[in-house]
Amino acid sequence: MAPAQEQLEGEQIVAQNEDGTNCIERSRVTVIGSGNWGSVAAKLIASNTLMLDSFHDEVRMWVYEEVLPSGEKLTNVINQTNENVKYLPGIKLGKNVVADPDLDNAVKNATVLVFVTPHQFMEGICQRLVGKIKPDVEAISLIKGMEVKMEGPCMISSLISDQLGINCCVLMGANIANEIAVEKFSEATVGFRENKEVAERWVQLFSTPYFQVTAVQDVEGVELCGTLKNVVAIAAGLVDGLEMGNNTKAAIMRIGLREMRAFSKLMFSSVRDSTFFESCGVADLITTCMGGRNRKVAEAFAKNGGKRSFDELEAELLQGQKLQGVSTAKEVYAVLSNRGWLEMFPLFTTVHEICVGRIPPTAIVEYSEHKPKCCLT
Ligand SMILES: NC(=O)C1=CN([C@@H]2O[C@H](COP(=O)(O)OP(=O)(O)OC[C@H]3O[C@@H](n4cnc5c(N)ncnc54)[C@H](O)[C@@H]3O)[C@@H](O)[C@H]2O)C=CC1
Ligand SMILES: O=C(CO)COP(=O)(O)O
Repeated sequence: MAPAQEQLEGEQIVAQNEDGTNCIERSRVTVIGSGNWGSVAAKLIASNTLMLDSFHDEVRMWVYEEVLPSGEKLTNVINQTNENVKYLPGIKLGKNVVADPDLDNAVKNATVLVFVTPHQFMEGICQRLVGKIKPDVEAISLIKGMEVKMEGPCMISSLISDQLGINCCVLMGANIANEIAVEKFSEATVGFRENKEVAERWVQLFSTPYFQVTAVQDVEGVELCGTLKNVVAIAAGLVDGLEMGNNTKAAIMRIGLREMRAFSKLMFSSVRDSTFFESCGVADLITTCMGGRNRKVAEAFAKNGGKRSFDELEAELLQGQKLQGVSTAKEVYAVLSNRGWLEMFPLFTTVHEICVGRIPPTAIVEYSEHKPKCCLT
């Protein structure tokens, strides 16, 4: 870590104190998002900014404001108790985390932006940020998801880069937020495009003894791993709900991983096989299929025979937290359908068709040589 720190400080713009002496211009971090993972990300970063001379201590966290059943505003409660009582109850974020409900104010002094909201809100957030951020800001996306536009699919890091004109790395991994919140050991992967020094700076900002981060030069591969595993997690949850057992679930995960790799490489020929062996790849697939929210809601969907919608079950089981897998399955399906690839991706295709009620949950495990659409063939 020491060399990265030296490089970092060597690169800093020198500012002047009031008495005319030189000092290092410290970076200011704003986290855009304050859900389950957003709050944990703020906690991780806040523990590090206190120790790194090149960062201001304060970490600003933009909160999508809501009124709690007590009648209090979530932002006020976070600032009074130092806890996100709705999305991460029982965990102190660090006294240097400041919740801010005003997006413009939250970003106005930031030189470092960490994006971590459910992916469906990012287009609107980016539109609101145009012209509001400093031009030399560095950004990272922790968001697992993609958008599909008329001109084709767009990863969230590209949406951020294109709309705001800034560089954007990604951080993905086997990162169930509640486990990292209580400081259980985890790993994560930073994906970067060209600038290794910027990637090392992100590694430095996020790494703790219990959160080990490594960087790989494959931004699309890392982001697609994080995005696509949520579709496989829906399939794993369906298998759990159908009580099919561990062998079937392992088969679903293997087929899912194969489709993740094939889809990623068709989308971006630069995607590296080695990325699938990083935390963002096979490890995230395993943890999400074992213990994630997508798995949990899909299990309930299958147990109810597909009679209660994902939206209804999400609201009931997640209490305001958001699923990414159902909308990602729809987005992936749109890409596959537009390109005539549906038959090549039976698992991704089947997951979407189950989610929208076109076929029953049991279709995830129907196998037959005579049923070309089934995923277990
Ligand atoms: N929770 C986890 O364990 C992990 C989540 N992620 C990813 O992080 C991203 C963010 O997820 P979480 O922090 O877990 O969020 P979450 O699902 O816990 O919470 C939902 C968030 O969305 C906000 N929200 C609701 N309506 C909104 C609107 N109209 N505009 C903007 N924000 C709105 C809520 O205030 C809340 O902060 C997702 O892409 C997820 O896949 C990645 C790794 C782990
Ligand atoms: O991405 C995650 C773990 O790395 C969390 O997945 P879920 O959204 O399914 O909980």
